[in-house]
Amino acid sequence: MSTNQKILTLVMVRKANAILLGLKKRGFGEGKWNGFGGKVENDETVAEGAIRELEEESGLVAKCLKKVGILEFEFVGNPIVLEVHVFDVLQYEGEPVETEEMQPQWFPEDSVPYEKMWPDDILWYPLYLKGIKFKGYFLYQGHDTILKYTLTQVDHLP
Ligand SMILES: CNc1ncnc2c1ncn2[C@@H]1O[C@H](COP(=O)(O)OP(=O)(O)OP(=O)(O)O)[C@@H](O)[C@H]1O
Repeated sequence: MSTNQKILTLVMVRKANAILLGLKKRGFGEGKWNGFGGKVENDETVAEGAIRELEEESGLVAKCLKKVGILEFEFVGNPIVLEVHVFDVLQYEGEPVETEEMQPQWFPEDSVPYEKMWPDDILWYPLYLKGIKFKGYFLYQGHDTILKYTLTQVDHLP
């Protein structure tokens, strides 16, 4: 792993035609709706990091996770590459609670608040919602503009 690469998780929770998003109350992506997640620590696997962040940010305890995508993000003028591992939670325990970092809310799948989310989300959520695995790369200028991107369906993920 290059020292300029940061590994992050993004955990998606669904129930009958609804998706759980959290309004990020602080830090990176503040004010945006997103799945749950954050940086993977040195002493944990990516999946362990996903489970930990989901519980810290939503109160839910994931019992079964499946990796559904990998997204790479670069920001013009910043040498750090974010590698975001996206997981679908197939089984969980608990009810969503507001935490210091996130205010969770269920959204019907046909009214995802894309205008208040990262601009890449509207591009890959349709694949995710159809159950298609994906890989993507996005070059951002600031936090609102995607200068270029690639997005492909894949059969397998590492
Ligand atoms: C650029 N386009 C993007 N589109 C969609 N999602 C994005 C994203 N860029 C980052 N993300 C996600 O945003 C969270 C940040 O987490 P972030 O707050 O930095 O992590 P963590 O909780 O470890 O931080 P602190 O402990 O507060 O430092 C984390 O889920 C990460 O996957």
